Amino acid sequence: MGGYLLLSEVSKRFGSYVAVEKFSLRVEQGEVVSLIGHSGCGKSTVLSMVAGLSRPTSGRITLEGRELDGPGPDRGVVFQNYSLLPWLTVYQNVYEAVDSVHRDLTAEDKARVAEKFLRIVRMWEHRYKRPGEVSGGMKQRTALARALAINPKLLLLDEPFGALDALTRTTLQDQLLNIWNAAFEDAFLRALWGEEQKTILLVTHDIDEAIYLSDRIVVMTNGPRATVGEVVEVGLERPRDRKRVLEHRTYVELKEYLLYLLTEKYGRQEVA
Ligand SMILES: Nc1ncnc2c1ncn2[C@@H]1O[C@H](COP(=O)(O)OP(=O)(O)OP(=O)(O)O)[C@@H](O)[C@H]1O
Repeated sequence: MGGYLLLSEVSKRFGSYVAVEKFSLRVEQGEVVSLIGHSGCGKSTVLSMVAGLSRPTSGRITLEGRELDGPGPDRGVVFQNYSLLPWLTVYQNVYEAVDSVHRDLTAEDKARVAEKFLRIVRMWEHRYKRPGEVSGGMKQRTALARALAINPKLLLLDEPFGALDALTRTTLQDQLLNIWNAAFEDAFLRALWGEEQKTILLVTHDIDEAIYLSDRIVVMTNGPRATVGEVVEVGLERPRDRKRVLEHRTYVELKEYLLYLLTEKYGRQEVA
C-alpha cells in the first residue's frame, strides 16, 4: 500500500537557499488535500514538483507507484505562472489541450468537451478572445477549464480562485466539488468521465476555502527548510452544504485551530 501520491522526504534547494526540506505526504486516490502556510513558505514549490515542472533536489515523488519524470496528462495543472498560450483564443487554449490528450475522441466530441468546461467556468461567451484581451480572473477561469477538460486523475491547483470575486469564487468551488465527485448532470460528460473521484492537491491562502473543499489540510512551517507542520483532518461529511458548514461546530473549531497554527505555532515572528 504505497498510497496514490507519495512524497517521501522531498527537499528543494535554490542555490544555497533550502526552500523545502524533507517534506513527506501521502495522498490517497479521491482525496482533496489543501496546502496552507505563510506567503513564501514553499507551497508552490511543492506543487510544481508534483506537477513535474521542477525536480526535487532530493527525495522521491511517486504517483501510482511510479516515480515522476516531468509533467504528464495524468496531472491537470492550474498555476499562476503556468499560463495560457497568448496566440491562441480562449477556446483554442482549451480545445488544443483536449486534442493533445484525448487523441481517441472525434473532433466533434473534443469540441463538446471544450464547450462544456468553458460553460462551467462561464467563459463560453468570451471564447474568441485571446488571453491578452481578458482579465486576470478570466484567464484563471480559462486555465481551470483547460485543466479540467483534459480529465486528469490528479488536479494540482495553485490558488485557482485567487483572482476571482466572491460570487464567482463560491460558484467555482462548488463546480470543482461536482467535478471532483464526477457528479455531472450532463450525460455526455458522465459517459466520458466515468465515476471515479478525482484527487486534488490545492494551494490556498483562504482558510474557509481549505475547510470547505478538503478532506485534509496540510499546514506548512515557514521557510527556509519548510516542511509539513501539521496535517489537520476536516471530517465534515460530504456532500457539504455551504451554509450548514459555516454553522457547524466542527467548522468553527477547525477554523480557530488553523488560525492558531498560522498565527501562533507557525507564526512569522518565530522565524524572523
Ligand atoms: N526559481 C526559484 N529560484 C529561487 N528561489 C525560489 C524559486 N522559486 C521559489 N523560490 C523561493 O522558495 C521559497 C518558497 O517559494 P514558493 O513560491 O514555493 O512559496 P509559496 O508558499 O507558494 O508563496 P506564496 O504563498 O506567496 O505564493 C521562497 O523563499 C522563494 O523565494
